[in-house]
Amino acid sequence: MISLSETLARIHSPDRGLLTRAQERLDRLTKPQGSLGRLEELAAQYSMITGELKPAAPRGAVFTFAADHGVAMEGVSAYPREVTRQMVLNFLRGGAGVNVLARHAGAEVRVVDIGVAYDFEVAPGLIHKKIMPGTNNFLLGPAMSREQAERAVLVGAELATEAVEGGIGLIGTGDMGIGNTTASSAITAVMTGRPVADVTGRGTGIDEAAHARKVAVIEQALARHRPNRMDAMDVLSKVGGLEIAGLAGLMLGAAAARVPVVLDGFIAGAAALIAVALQPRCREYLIASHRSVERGHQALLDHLHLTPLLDLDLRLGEGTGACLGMSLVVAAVKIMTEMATFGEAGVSERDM
Ligand SMILES: O=C(O)c1ccc[n+]([C@@H]2O[C@H](COP(=O)([O-])O)[C@@H](O)[C@H]2O)c1
Ligand SMILES: Cc1cc2nc[nH]c2cc1C
Repeated sequence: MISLSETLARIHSPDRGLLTRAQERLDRLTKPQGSLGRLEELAAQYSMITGELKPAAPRGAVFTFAADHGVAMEGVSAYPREVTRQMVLNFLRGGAGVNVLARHAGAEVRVVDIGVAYDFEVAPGLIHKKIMPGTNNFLLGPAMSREQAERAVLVGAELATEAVEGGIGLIGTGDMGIGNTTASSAITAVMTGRPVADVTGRGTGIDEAAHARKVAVIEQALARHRPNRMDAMDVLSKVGGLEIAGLAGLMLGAAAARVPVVLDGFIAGAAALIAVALQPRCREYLIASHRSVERGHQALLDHLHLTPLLDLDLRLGEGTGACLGMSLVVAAVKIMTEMATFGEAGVSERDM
């Protein structure tokens, strides 16, 4: 098992010269220059990350990390905590939104129990990596210990490494955890320095009174624990979540293996804030699939200097937006490798 510091050290800045070389190839294809817009940008980013100018279309996997949250006891979600485990079973049966969109995108779904408050006995297909049965209520004490947070990050990093060794060339992030928008807002407030009320939304659809409670719970927790924004592991352990930790590790492991990561929505974004704080070079491996409805998502995307591909008013999570983003990445790679050049097709190039 490799350590976190080794994983961080293995992440290198991709060679930006490859962006230019990929763009030169894209400019020779039978289209007015730049006319495929962000698909061209995506294709060039894929080349830069992987180091390949004629890449094969990658096999994709979306990792849906599931965990429970002690803070859900404070009435900050519209749904009860048992939905986390019920949805895990739904993922395993193939009936959830993420399963449908993953099939549509030609990607696999890998479901990881990193901290659900339930012992899954017979659950074929489930990856058992439980660190603890849900975090502690962070209104009262830290969500988890620093050691537990680090272990959860390593779980994600190892899953990414194994996936790449098994032939996966594109990784998507997914999450399931009742209460996890509360943890994500807390992380976003600390890491971006924005007021809690500006980065806290309605999650699964809470009413105004519950929203006011959610903001107050986060404000009290931050005042009590004083997480240090210069120490991402401190923030993650005090007000984070196990799935958020696993996702941060997944991003780091993928970056270390030179594989792009397609981020889902707000929870993935909070995990990206942690991953990028741990290793800033990780940012160049991230692709934001969509802009979530969740308040605070834009602020964290701005902080990360990421522009989402889609804006579809999604707020489901699970990896649904990531699947749509992954299908766009595969489309971009196919454009770069399957389209004819002006020379091959005998089409006249521009006059001036
Ligand atoms: O991905 C998003 O942007 C997103 C926005 C709002 C809610 N969610 C999902 O809804 C759950 C968390 O909502 P809540 O209200 O329980 O904090 C969790 O399972 C997330 O996957 C996801
Ligand atoms: C049904 C349901 C499905 C979800 N998927 C992700 N978060 C969710 C929350 C609920 C409530």
